[in-house]
Amino acid sequence: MSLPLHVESLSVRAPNGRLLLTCPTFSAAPGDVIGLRGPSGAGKSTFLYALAGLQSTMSGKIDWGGTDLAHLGDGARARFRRETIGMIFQDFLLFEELSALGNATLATAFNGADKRRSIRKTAEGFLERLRVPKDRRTVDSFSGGERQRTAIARALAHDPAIILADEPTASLDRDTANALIADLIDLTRSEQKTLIAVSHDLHLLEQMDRVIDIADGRLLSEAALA
Ligand SMILES: Nc1ncnc2c1ncn2[C@@H]1O[C@H](COP(=O)(O)OP(=O)(O)OP(=O)(O)O)[C@@H](O)[C@H]1O
Repeated sequence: MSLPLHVESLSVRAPNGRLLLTCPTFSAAPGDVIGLRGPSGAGKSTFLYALAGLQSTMSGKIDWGGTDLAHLGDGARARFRRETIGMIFQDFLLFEELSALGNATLATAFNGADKRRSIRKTAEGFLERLRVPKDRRTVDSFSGGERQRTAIARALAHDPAIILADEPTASLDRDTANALIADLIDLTRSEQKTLIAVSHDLHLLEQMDRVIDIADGRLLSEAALA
């Protein structure tokens, strides 16, 4: 599945009414790898959460291949997210009492037998490639980087068309980070997915098709990497 993105007249507000982000227009085509960067507090995570349909107070249009997330009810948004979005966010939200494989295959709970098999196979592939410990330990004893890699395998296991990532390389050593960047880009290009990643990692940003700066709650024009 390939889903072009078109955002129009987007405003995101905090529950107290404060305007957090505006975006007059933004588009991404399937196969695009896009970086977002900007100073702390600029609105990068706010934008990613909006693209995932995780902002409750927003107006405008967030159209992924004909589905406008800004105008869907909570249940339909959750279903869309479950089926089509892989989120690699800073708060990994792992289940402490499960193993790496248990966490990475959580999506099997929502799917039938065929899809369950492919989720398990994909999860095992990513856990292996990302060198996550293979023992049956529960993740509460994992290091920060091991937890992050487990969360990445989980985000990708259900083969999402859209990958949204917030500092995906933040707790990884350089080699693991580079391998992850290469995997994400290959996967996105070869399967016509869309990757949008917030990052300060120059190695990651250099390999994106486009890098967008966000400042003071606004998307600025495409940046040239300094
Ligand atoms: N629910 C909320 N209520 C009030 N303010 C909020 C809320 N969520 C975010 N903000 C504010 O919106 C601004 C943008 O936050 P956001 O998390 O998007 O920044 P960011 O660019 O991702 O920053 P960082 O790089 O530090 O993660 C910040 O000033 C933040 O305090």
